[in-house]
Amino acid sequence: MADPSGPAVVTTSLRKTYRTFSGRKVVAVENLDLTVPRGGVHGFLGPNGSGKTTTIRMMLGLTRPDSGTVELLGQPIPRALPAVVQRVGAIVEQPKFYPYFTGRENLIQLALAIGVPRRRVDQVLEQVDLTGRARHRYRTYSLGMKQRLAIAATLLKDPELLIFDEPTNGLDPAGIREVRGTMRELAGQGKTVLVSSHILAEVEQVADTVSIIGRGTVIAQGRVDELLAARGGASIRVGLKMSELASGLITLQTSGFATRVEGAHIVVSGEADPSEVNRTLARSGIFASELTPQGGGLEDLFLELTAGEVTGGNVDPAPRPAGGGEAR
Ligand SMILES: Nc1ncnc2c1ncn2[C@@H]1O[C@H](COP(=O)(O)OP(=O)(O)OP(=O)(O)O)[C@@H](O)[C@H]1O
Repeated sequence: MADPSGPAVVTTSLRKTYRTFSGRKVVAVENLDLTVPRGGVHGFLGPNGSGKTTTIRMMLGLTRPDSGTVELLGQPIPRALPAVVQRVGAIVEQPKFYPYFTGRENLIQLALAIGVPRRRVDQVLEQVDLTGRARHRYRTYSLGMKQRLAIAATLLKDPELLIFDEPTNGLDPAGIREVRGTMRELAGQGKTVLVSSHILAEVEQVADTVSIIGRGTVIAQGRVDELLAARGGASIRVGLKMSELASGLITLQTSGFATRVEGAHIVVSGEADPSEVNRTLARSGIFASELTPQGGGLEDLFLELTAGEVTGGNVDPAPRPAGGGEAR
């Protein structure tokens, strides 16, 4: 019997490659060791193409890994899938609902199809805060409401573990807030919510723990507060005239600041004092047009850990000039 307080998901040395039509081998996931604790919201984060969907598909037994293992709720996948499937709800692709049925009618159809009592429908509508619109046609729903209905559908079986692949993709800020609120509520009800996203800053606000992947492998994992605390202070964005960017960079580096270039800006990280940065530049006759302290969130952490080597999606680091990066 699996330990009920053990991790919700564990993957060990997971690897998956694809062959493209031209015969090229694409390594989608490599050496992926992931641990998702039981309870709370876990953000599975990484830029587009970093291997999140492939990993989730392997977790759910939809794709077979080339090597490595997956355990869901302490059970090996795919072997124990028939036993575990009742305890897991997932949104991997956008579910199809009938546009001219109400949200409630759609869920009743689904409940009948999967053998769940009809009374569950009103309960799950309540859980995602859709009771007030339950008798309106699906086609009149906002994208946020459509996504919450999709979440409600996954709740019909009352699963312990919910896996959502990019659930806020394409939503406006209001929809994102709604879905975020729903995820927090589900975690509050004792469920484990694993949510993937390429927008690190967005999930940072809702997740208790995260794993950050780049090029198919985990590069950081743990509690959000601990990861951010371990990272040290926030960074400072320095705006300079394009013609002074190179000399500004050399000036800051030779004065011992940890720097990287992002587009037309220099980012000074670590515990730097903005007035000290300003003074250092001014001493060399360089005057900053902008000195902006930055939050020092997960996105910055990602950029630091990968030092601009991983690109894609929302995380789009500019290339570093030779020797211009900060030590890890
Ligand atoms: N069926 C496939 N055939 C070939 N290559 C694939 C296939 N599925 C995914 N890939 C490649 O594997 C890598 C990882 O893709 P995956 O979709 O898992 O990443 P992701 O992090 O979920 O990105 P996104 O958010 O863009 O979906 C990418 O380089 C992608 O092009």
